[in-house]
Amino acid sequence: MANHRAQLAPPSGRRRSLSDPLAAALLPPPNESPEQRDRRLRAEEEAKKRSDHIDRMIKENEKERRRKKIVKVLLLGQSESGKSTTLKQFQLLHTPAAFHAERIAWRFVIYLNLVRSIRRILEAISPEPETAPGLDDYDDMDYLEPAAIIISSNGRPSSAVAGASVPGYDSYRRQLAPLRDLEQRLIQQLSDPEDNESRQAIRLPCPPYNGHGHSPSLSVPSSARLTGDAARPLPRISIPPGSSVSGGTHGASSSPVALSPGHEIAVHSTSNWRKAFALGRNQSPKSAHGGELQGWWEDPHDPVHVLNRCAPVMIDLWRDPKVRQRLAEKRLRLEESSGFYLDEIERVTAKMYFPTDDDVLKARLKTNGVVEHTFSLPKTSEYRGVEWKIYDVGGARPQRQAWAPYFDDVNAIIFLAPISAFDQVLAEDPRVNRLEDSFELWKLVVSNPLLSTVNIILFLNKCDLLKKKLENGVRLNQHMPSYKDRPNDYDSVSKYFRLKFGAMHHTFTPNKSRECYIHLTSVTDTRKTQTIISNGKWFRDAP
Ligand SMILES: Nc1nc2c(ncn2[C@@H]2O[C@H](COP(=O)(O)OP(=O)(O)OP(=O)(O)O)[C@@H](O)[C@H]2O)c(=O)[nH]1
Ligand SMILES: [Mg+2]
Repeated sequence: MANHRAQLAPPSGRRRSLSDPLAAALLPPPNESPEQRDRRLRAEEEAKKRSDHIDRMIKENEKERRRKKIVKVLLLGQSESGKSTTLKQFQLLHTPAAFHAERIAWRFVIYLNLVRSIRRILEAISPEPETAPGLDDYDDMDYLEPAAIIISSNGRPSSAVAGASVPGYDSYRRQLAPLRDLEQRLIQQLSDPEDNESRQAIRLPCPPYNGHGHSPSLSVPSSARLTGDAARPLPRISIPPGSSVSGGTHGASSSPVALSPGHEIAVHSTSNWRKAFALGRNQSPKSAHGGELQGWWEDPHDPVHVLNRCAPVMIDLWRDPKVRQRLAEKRLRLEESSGFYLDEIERVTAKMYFPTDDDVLKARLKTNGVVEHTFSLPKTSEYRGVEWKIYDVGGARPQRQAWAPYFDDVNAIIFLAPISAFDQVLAEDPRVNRLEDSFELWKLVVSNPLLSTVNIILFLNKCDLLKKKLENGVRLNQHMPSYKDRPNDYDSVSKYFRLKFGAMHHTFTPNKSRECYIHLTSVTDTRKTQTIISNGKWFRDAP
């Protein structure tokens, strides 16, 4: 650029070759007067000044571009390992205003989580045989709430244990019947929010997955490897379809939940979904005019009214010792999935309920595809100027084929292994133990040659649940015989997992000098997680 401009404004008097047509065109006119010559020289000087200024700006921009690093972080791990929750922690830490502005958008997701937990309890206490499926029925059951499937000591999913009806079942079922319709409405609203793009909500068939008991390989398809972003699938968020309700057992409905199992409801990108609900689907006249907080509680059709009316019965159901006993017999631990809100029914179903940060962190919405989140660190940060791109992927098996296209263009991977899940099986394949699946995935990631120079950070997650589980007497060696007769306390077990995952990295990494940063985490714990995120050495060292 600089050379080209200098040619356009040459110092006068320099000899030029007349064979060069450009030089010939720039020659002063043959009978130029002294005034014309002065004007021409002044114009040439001005042009050179402008040209030099542009050159300086180009150089500055180039310097700035080089200074401004883009760090790409990929969140990996099986479904329900805590990837989206970790992304939420990044958002809360670095873009708190945006996170807070979006909190209201999570209201319907939280309602749906609560309603589904109630439905799972009703199914568990029901005497009907279809609520106690056998192992063979699991082939097509990716719609089950995943963490609900616990392996009992006889090796069968515990929810397969049948039982007689719990006293009061009929009354609970009758009084909570409005929640069935509400569940359908919530799913319909979440999959069809009132904004243009989300109107395109579509029903996606699950991509084929043909393996039982084996993880698919994480190789990059050749088409994807070549083309970078263009080969990446569109980001989507999916709402796991309902089980018996969505299977259509409660009559025909135009709702998208009336899908056969194995199909997912998807809406375009998180931002559209959040935007649609942040605006409020049911605004009261007051909010529409005054720009005040939406007064959804004034809208008689808002879901909060059904929930509010059913709240006392929901509380009774959850507190009923007979119900708790049945859940224990079936080893259904709702607190390990979306059951968190069961302890908060009164607050969550209040008419003016506004989700807290914690509620949003614990809200469960399955990710389908890959969601990208970009943020720059604040000017005061020592990492100012660094732009972070975090990719949150769907972790269920049919989703994993979407990971590989991101491998050749990433700086760091945060891999989440939920170590509390040693007695659980995958929702998408109940023949596979969740911990085994995490080991398998970890091995595939750390051994992948495309990732050999990528920083690897391992979050051994759900330590809070692990602690509780061990304290409740669940023994690791019953599910993982290699643990032998080591002590079954939290310190020993967590240390064992740390060593085991660390040793696997050491054995399988193609880059023996790579350091692997391992953290024991509970990513729903904001204080601890944010300390790890901001102090992590891996964060400073990101290439
Ligand atoms: N108690 C507890 N719950 C957690 C922890 N990490 C995640 N969860 C909860 O587990 C559920 C699943 O977490 P997500 O972050 O949605 O899981 P994910 O890995 O994104 O799952 P997919 O999107 O299906 O791949 C959510 O309800 C979280 O609140 C944890 O450390 N402790
Ligand atoms: Mg997710």
